[in-house]
Parts: sequence; C-alpha cells; structure tokens
Amino acid sequence: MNVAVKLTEVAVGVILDDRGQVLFAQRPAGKPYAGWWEFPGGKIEAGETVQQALYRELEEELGIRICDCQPWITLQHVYPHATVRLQFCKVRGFDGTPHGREGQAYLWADPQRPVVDPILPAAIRMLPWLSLPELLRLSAAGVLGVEAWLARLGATPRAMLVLREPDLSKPELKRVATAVSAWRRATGSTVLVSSRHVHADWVGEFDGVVLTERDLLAASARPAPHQWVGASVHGRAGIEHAARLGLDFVMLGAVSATASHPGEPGMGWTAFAQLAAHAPLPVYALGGLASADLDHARAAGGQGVALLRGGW
Ligand SMILES: Nc1nc2c([nH]c(=O)n2[C@@H]2O[C@H](COP(=O)(O)OP(=O)(O)OP(=O)(O)O)[C@@H](O)[C@H]2O)c(=O)[nH]1
Repeated sequence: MNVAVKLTEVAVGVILDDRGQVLFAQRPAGKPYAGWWEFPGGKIEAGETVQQALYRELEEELGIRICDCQPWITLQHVYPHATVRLQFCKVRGFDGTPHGREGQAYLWADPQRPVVDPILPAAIRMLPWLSLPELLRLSAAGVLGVEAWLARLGATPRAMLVLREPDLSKPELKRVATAVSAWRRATGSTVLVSSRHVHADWVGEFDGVVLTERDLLAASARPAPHQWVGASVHGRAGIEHAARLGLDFVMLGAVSATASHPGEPGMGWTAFAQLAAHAPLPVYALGGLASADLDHARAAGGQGVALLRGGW
C-alpha cells in the first residue's frame, strides 16, 4: 500500500556575517529536539513563499528584517516526529540586531568550528558546504596556451581549482600538473582533479576529484578517500545521482553559449534556477560565464560560478 507522507515545509535562514560566521539558534523547551542547535527559521504557512515565511520567522524569533536573501539548498529529512522539506536560504543582509525574542539562545560561530553541540542532523550537513568558495576556477592551459596560463596561475592567490585538460599532450599535462602542485603548496590552495585524469601518474598531490557526468552516472558509491568530490552535470538526472552518492557539489551547464561548443545555446538562467534552487547540494553555474555573473548565480540558488576562460 502506498501511504502518502505529509511533508512539513520549512524555511531556514543561513545568516552570514562579513567574516563568514553563521548564526545558530537553540531550539527552545517544549519543541521536538529541544536544546539542539539549528539555523533560525520555521514552518511555511499556507499561501506564503519561502522568502515571506523566512522574513516573518526571523522577525518573530530574532527581531531582524532580512533584505538580502537567496535560495541555496533544498532537502528532505525524515524525523520520528515529521518528514520535513527544508529550504535553506543564504541571508547576507538584514536590518536590526538579532536578539532571542522567544527566549532562545543564539550565537555567531565559524561553521568549520561551530562550538555549538548537538546540531540538528539536517542542519549539520550544511557545514562543510559553507566552506566551499563562490568562485571555482577550471584550469585553462588548453584554451589559453600552457605558458600563458601558467603565468596567470602563478599570479593567482589561494583558490579552489579544478585541473581538467582534455586537449593537452601527455608531456604538457605533466608539466602543468607539476606547476599546479607547486602553486597548491605555495598558496595553500585546494586542487581537485577531473576523473578523466585521476589515475594518471603525473597527477601529483590533490584534494579531491570532479567526476565527468559519464563517470558520475556509472558510479554506485562516492569515490574514496577524497576530501572533496564534485561532478559535472547537464540536468536533473546528474544532480539527483550526485545527491544520492553524497557528493559535495555539482557544476551545472552550459548556462551560456561557450567557445568550446560553438552554435549551441546555453540553458539560460531561468532553466538553471529551476534546477539549482531545488537541488539538495550546492550547484555551481558553468559555461560561458565571468565573475560578473556571480550575482545571477546567487539569485538563481547557485553556490557560485565555475569559470574556465572567464576565470583568468
Ligand atoms: N528552523 C530550523 N528547522 C530545522 C532545521 N533543521 C531541521 O531539520 N529542522 C526541522 O524543521 C522543522 C521546523 O519546525 P519548527 O518547529 O522549528 O517550526 P516553527 O518555528 O514554525 O514551530 P511551531 O510551529 O512549533 O511554532 C522541525 O522539524 C526541525 O526539526 C534548521 O536548521 N532550522
């Protein structure tokens, strides 16, 4: 028998300050999971949008009026008391000073060292994702030329880089990978390698892997032992499979027309938003973009932008 599950819709605010700290609130006595820490928010009432519900909840709970709020992650979680669909939004701007109007404790903390404990199971999944940058750079030695790109890499401070070079010869790849390893050590950067290169002996030290969509769809488990695992996807099937495997992010594209695929129009921001704003993991916009597109990506529910030519 198919029993319909009642879904409780919840709007959640991941409120960020200029130093990257987030605001945690403690669930008050009398509620399920009393004493556990969470991000502020609450149930969406009939007829409300996510943003309207969050505006109301944060004013009621914390006395603040949000003015910069974007969708980020949507996920379902089954608790003994309810099945919830949580729509996490990033809040980067608000008026007023947060104060616990319902007597609950709250505090600002670094999401990588949150000091509060215990944190609700569905909220804790956001913490590693909060250390992902908004700008992901894809190596561009093949499109800009090896020497030109290595010069630009050398002038680039700490960043998250995906090494993906489908068009270089083996000796060129080895030279690029050696330089990338040295840059990684010198700047404390994070380097992820495309799954098309991951078994090559030249690859050097790196921090994670980005699966091609083909490798993603062929995988039945998250590849071990990497700190970060992402995937490159073109639509809903890829996003859903990446979420099932517990990956950290996807790059979704192409959003705009790209020089790599002349004549093919991109999916555009509307289609990107329909997928990204409902995705259960962070989604970078990819394809024909520049850092000036970051505002579009944020507004569309994206984690940020992944840049090839536009990143250098
Ligand atoms: N606000 C919030 N709720 C979360 C988070 N993570 C998470 O699983 N939830 C779940 O989402 C649901 C939110 O319901 P709530 O009881 O806080 O909502 P509310 O303030 O409207 O409560 P009320 O109807 O009792 O007044 C709870 O089941 C809670 O366990 C989170 O980070 N923030």
